[in-house]
Amino acid sequence: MSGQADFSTIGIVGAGSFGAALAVAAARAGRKVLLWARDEKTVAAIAERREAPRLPGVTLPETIAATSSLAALGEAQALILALPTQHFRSVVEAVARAHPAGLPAISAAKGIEQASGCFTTQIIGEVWPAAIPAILSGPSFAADIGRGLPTAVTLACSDERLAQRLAGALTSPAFRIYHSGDPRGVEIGGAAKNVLAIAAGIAIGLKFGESARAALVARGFAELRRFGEAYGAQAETLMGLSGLGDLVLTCGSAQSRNFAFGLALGEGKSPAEAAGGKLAEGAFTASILTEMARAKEVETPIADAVAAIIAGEVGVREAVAGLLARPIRAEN
Ligand SMILES: NC(=O)C1=CN([C@@H]2O[C@H](COP(=O)(O)OP(=O)(O)OC[C@H]3O[C@@H](n4cnc5c(N)ncnc54)[C@H](O)[C@@H]3O)[C@@H](O)[C@H]2O)C=CC1
Ligand SMILES: O=C(CO)COP(=O)(O)O
Repeated sequence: MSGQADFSTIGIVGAGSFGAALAVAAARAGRKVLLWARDEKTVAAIAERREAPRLPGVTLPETIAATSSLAALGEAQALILALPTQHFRSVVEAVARAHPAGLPAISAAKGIEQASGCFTTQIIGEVWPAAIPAILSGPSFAADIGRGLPTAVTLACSDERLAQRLAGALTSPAFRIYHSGDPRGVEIGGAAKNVLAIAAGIAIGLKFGESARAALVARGFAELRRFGEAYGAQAETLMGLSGLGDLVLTCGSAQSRNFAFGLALGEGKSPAEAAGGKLAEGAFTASILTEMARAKEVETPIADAVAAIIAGEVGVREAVAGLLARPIRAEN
């Protein structure tokens, strides 16, 4: 299936901000790109204006063709799945029906499915057994990729040789893709950092200052590492781009939707107001991540506080007071 493929044609499922940015990156790497959008308006905007509505100001090269037909992705030698995690399963089920023979399928989503506790490569394995699951993650705002700013991410697959070939096919001078044989570690880094970025946003919204933000990054990373290791991640993966790297980016910038969501909570908005119609993946991952942490007796106090705030169980100030009242213990 992928043994001889040169990955000259890449299919991207999801034409939101990240799908569109990855389409541009793949086109810059010399690939022909088939970009699937679920609505015709997006397909028409790309065909007529060469612009994806969720990635304004970035011209999509002519080597990107938009389609609303999953069957039209048949020419692709690998797919990238750039979808919201909570809708990932239903879309991949439809992809699997259209392409029963399977392909390398690279998830670009950063979250854990609430209903099942599945990571996205597990979802691919369940609903599309003929596909080869892989994951792409790391510090990379869609807008930065679109503008051609230097960005580095990791592409992981349990067949690391395949990860290396896929990374090679998609890399271009400003979009550097490292490869890894630890997909679980890479996907845990991406999912967990979103929850922690909400906490950093809350601290800044409460005007706690930069020292508090740095403390949250460091103590948040300790949670991410404990959780990751309990769920099979390699420690060095979590120290890399899709763990520490993405945590630093997302906790440090209001360009992050997760951070911005937390900021609005810290400023006193309700969870519904704070979301503002934008996708903050951590808001959906927080509760399942803390449930999974408890199941393995892993302590995640920061993520617990985020989950409780989103569930409306505590106010932001009460949650922070709870964190500050925790007994001082050894750092590690
Ligand atoms: N935007 C960014 O800078 C980055 C995003 N990501 C990840 O990529 C994934 C997708 O995020 P974005 O493209 O940013 O989101 P977005 O909100 O810009 O777009 C989501 C896309 O998924 C599509 N979609 C397909 N089926 C859907 C369904 N049933 N319900 C809702 N939407 C459906 C929507 O039409 C839309 O095109 C997320 O997991 C996110 O964490 C990862 C790195 C960077
Ligand atoms: O994952 C991202 C950057 O690496 C994008 O972050 P947000 O989803 O918080 O905007």
